[in-house]
Parts: sequence; structure tokens; C-alpha cells
Amino acid sequence: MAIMPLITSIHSLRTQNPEDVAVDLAPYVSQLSQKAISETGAFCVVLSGGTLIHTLRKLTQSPHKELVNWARWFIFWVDERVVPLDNPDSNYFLARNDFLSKVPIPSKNIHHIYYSPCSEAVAIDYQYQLSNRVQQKVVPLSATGFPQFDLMLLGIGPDGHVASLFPNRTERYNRTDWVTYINDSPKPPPKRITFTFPVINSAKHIAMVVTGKEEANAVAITLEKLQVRPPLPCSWVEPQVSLTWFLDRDAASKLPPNFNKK
Ligand SMILES: O=C1O[C@H](COP(=O)(O)O)[C@@H](O)[C@H](O)[C@H]1O
Repeated sequence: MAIMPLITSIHSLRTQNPEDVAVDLAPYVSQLSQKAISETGAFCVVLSGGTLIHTLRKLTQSPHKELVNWARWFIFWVDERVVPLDNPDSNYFLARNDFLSKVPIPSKNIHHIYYSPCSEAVAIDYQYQLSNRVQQKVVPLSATGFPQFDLMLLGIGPDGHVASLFPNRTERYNRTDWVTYINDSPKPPPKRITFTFPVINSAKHIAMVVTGKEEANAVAITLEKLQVRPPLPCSWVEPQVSLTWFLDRDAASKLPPNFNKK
């Protein structure tokens, strides 16, 4: 099979505000959903926490809400805070309140963690949930043997972290597990689980959705391919088919004025 080059695109108009980003993101997701479902009968989506969930709001409104075949969606999380599911720090709690409760995805297709105080046990269980969906052939395996999702919707932090893979931490180098854990995250809450880079980079499509000034440095370093030590985790994101950055003007504010013309 021929290796296709990765398509990278940037949705960053200098006038774009967070509302414009939400408007752009909805048809992008809706079109990928339609394509995946027509090809395989399922759309396997990975969510992150943070501002991404609010930016998905247009998808829960007309015309997208009616157009999307929600019954065929399967939801996983790229990372999760190891807290009870009704804790406001939980990425599931945030997604349930602001997104999942507004669209008819079958609850059996929503793969949240099962809380226990032991983050290692939570990671093992989450990998087990995912392996069941792989066995059922809902989530296929990539050529390298890692689960291959149709779409990951990711945010980044000001330090360039993506998922719960932080710059000065060893989890980012894990090349064997599908899911790993962390007990002393530099960003609270301390206990988390996270997909590893081989799983993230096996995805077909990834959208990096970034709004706000705080992440502007990390965005500029990554998109301008500037050398920093250690490299920012978000600069390692490299899916199989397309990588699309959705930026508002604040997130794009440290990019040089001629950036899109390069
Ligand atoms: O802690 C986390 O932070 C990142 C970034 O969040 P944002 O609010 O700056 O967009 C998020 O993507 C990740 O899922 C979350 O656990």
C-alpha cells in the first residue's frame, strides 16, 4: 500500500474569534462522520477535556444535530482525570453536561472510565474496554498494531501538553501501552490516565482545537517547527491522514504575519 503524505491544514483567519472556530469545527466533524459511517458503519471519535468541549457546541445545533447519524458514534477519551464521574474535574462530566447530553449517542457507545482511586487500575481497565471494541472490530487496528480512531479532537495546554502527556514526563515516551497513567501530573488533578503517542498518532484524522492567548507560544513553536528542549508534546502529533489546526486569533497571535503564505 502506498504511503500517503500527511495533509496538514490550518484554519486560522486573523479575524477569527472562538465563535468562528466553533462554526468551522461543526461541518468538519459532521463531514468526517458521514464519510466514516458510509465506509465502515461506525464513527470512532476521541474527545479531550478543557475548552474543546465548549467549541463543539455548534454540532449540537441545527443543521448538524439532525444530519449526523449519532447512533453510529463511539466515544472514547484521549485522557481522563482519575476522579469520580460526577466530579467537575472529570473530562467525562464536562462532555456529558455540555455535549453528550444534547445528542442521541447510545450510552453503550460512550466509553468513560470506571473510577477507582488506583490510576494504574483505571488505565488497565480502560485499555481493556478499548480492546473489547477492537475485538468486535468497531475500532480497527493500524498497521503497527495500535487502535485506529477515525477522529481525535484535541486541545493543548500553555506548556504544550496534549492529552495528559506533559513536557518533562516519561509517559510521553511510552511506545508499548495503549493507555498509561500518571500520579503526579504537573497540572491538577494529579491522577490521570492517557492514551500514549502510538495510539494518538495511529488516528486517521486529528483536529487540534486551540482558542485563547495562553497557548499562543506553544502554537507558534509547533507550527513554525522551532527547536526547543524538551520538544513540546503537541509537536509530536502526527496522524495518518490529516492534521487540522483550528485556531482563533488569540491562539494564532504569535505566528508571524506571513505564516499562512509560507
Ligand atoms: O488537562 C487537560 O488540558 C488539556 C488542555 O485544556 P484546555 O482547557 O487548555 O483546552 C486538555 O486537552 C486535556 O484533555 C485535559 O485533561
